[in-house]
Amino acid sequence: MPPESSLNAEMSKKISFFGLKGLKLWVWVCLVVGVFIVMILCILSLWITFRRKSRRSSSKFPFNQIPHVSKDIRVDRAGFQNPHPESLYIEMNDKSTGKTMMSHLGRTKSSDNDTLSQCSSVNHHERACSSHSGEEGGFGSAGRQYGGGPVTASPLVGLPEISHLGWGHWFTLRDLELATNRFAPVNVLGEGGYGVVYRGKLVNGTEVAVKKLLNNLGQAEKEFRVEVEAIGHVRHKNLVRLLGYCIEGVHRMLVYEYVNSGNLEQWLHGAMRQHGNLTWEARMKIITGTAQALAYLHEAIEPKVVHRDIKASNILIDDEFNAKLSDFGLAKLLDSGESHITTRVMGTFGYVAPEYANTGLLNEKSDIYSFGVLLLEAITGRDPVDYGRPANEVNLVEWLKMMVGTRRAEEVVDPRLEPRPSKSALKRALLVSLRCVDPEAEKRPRMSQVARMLESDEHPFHKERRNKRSKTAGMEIVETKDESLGPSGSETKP
Ligand SMILES: Nc1ncnc2c1ncn2[C@@H]1O[C@H](COP(=O)(O)OP(=O)(O)OP(=O)(O)O)[C@@H](O)[C@H]1O
Repeated sequence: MPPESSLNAEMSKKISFFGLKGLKLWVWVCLVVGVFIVMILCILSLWITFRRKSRRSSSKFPFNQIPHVSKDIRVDRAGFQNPHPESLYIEMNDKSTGKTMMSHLGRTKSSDNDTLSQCSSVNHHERACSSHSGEEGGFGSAGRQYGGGPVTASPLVGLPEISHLGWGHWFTLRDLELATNRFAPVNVLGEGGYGVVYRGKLVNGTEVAVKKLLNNLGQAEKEFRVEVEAIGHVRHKNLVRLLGYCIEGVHRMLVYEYVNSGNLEQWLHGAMRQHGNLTWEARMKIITGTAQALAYLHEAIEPKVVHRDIKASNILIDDEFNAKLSDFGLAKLLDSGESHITTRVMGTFGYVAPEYANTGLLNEKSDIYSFGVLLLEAITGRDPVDYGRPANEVNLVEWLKMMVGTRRAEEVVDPRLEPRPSKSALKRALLVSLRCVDPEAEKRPRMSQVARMLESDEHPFHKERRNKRSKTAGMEIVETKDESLGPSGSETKP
């Protein structure tokens, strides 16, 4: 018999298997091959699904798991060169004219009716934001009163890549090179301790400020994390908004909303003075906005955020003289009631609270001290420390105490201020600032109290019960029992 016909005969034999009787051998072979193929396909599809899932979850790392990429961050100075100087962003450098600026100077637009947008903290990593008009639990009036401004259209609309941190926007280096014209020197807004800040425009037309962090022994990485943790998830009309970030190779960048009218330091002592003097109303609007931002950071979110570097150059100003607190690179996140002892005191000379400078004890009271110095700076137009002045005037706080103590309070007002503030407005501002710079940290008021005192049109203490009077160094101190002023509630009468 030829081999083919013997094979055919074999294949046609009927075989019983697994209780199935009478199936020919070739049918069995087909069945086995079919089952085998189906199994392979199932395994393959399971593997593909698993890979997709694990890729998705690994890209959603929380903040504390931002990948540790090399700490050796070198700044690509070559990227700073602009190969096409003729193609600079003309519209970006088109600063508001002096005339436009001046027209805003006296404005005191009230923000009282703003819809409040409150970001309540869920935990360290998730701060949920919601828009509301009144009620919310947890932090009482501070949260409501000092909540954020109206929710506006997202500046990120029309951009391709969403954040891998579950917040903000993950920009590529290319996006930011395009936005800043390859980090052109003409777009440099300024240089701080941790990096260079560039002005830029995203593809969707949103103006941004891009902070390119420098490599200073891992500090860039640290600053990057701290800023992202401190303000990545929070929203307040007086906090500069962090829109996103770029982590690419050795590059670390932070992308903020662009704030278009410089900072308080430039208005009081620097380049913005050419646009005119800030009026008293503009100064108080900026200061009150800063107080509201701090009240929010200290009292409305959990963990609270201690900024640690409150100073005039970190108060950005928009064209309506709204303050936008910025630069959270030194910020510290603390649980409520928690203080922190640090061995390295950070901050800026002249603004640092004495107990923090002397012992390293850090809590929100150190921000309140720095805020007091800032307020004195706005009232007097003087630097916190100015070696160009006579010895007894070098330190602003000491000089001011001396002036108030010798009943010369009205002489401390910035001589460039025209018109001068009313007596009661000056008195209120001086009183608030002196309470904030109280050498005893626990006597300083809370930021929500400070904001309320600055906001009130009437003298804040008229309605208070006065029960004790004493005279100190030419100033009449009236101690009060007003709970809202805290245990140290006291009025200073210049
Ligand atoms: N979002 C922004 N919009 C507009 N300008 C900004 C923005 N962020 C920062 N700037 C400007 O960039 C410059 C550098 O800011 P940065 O916060 O890095 O440093 P600094 O506050 O000047 O110094 P330091 O490192 O001592 O805090 C400042 O002039 C600041 O006004």
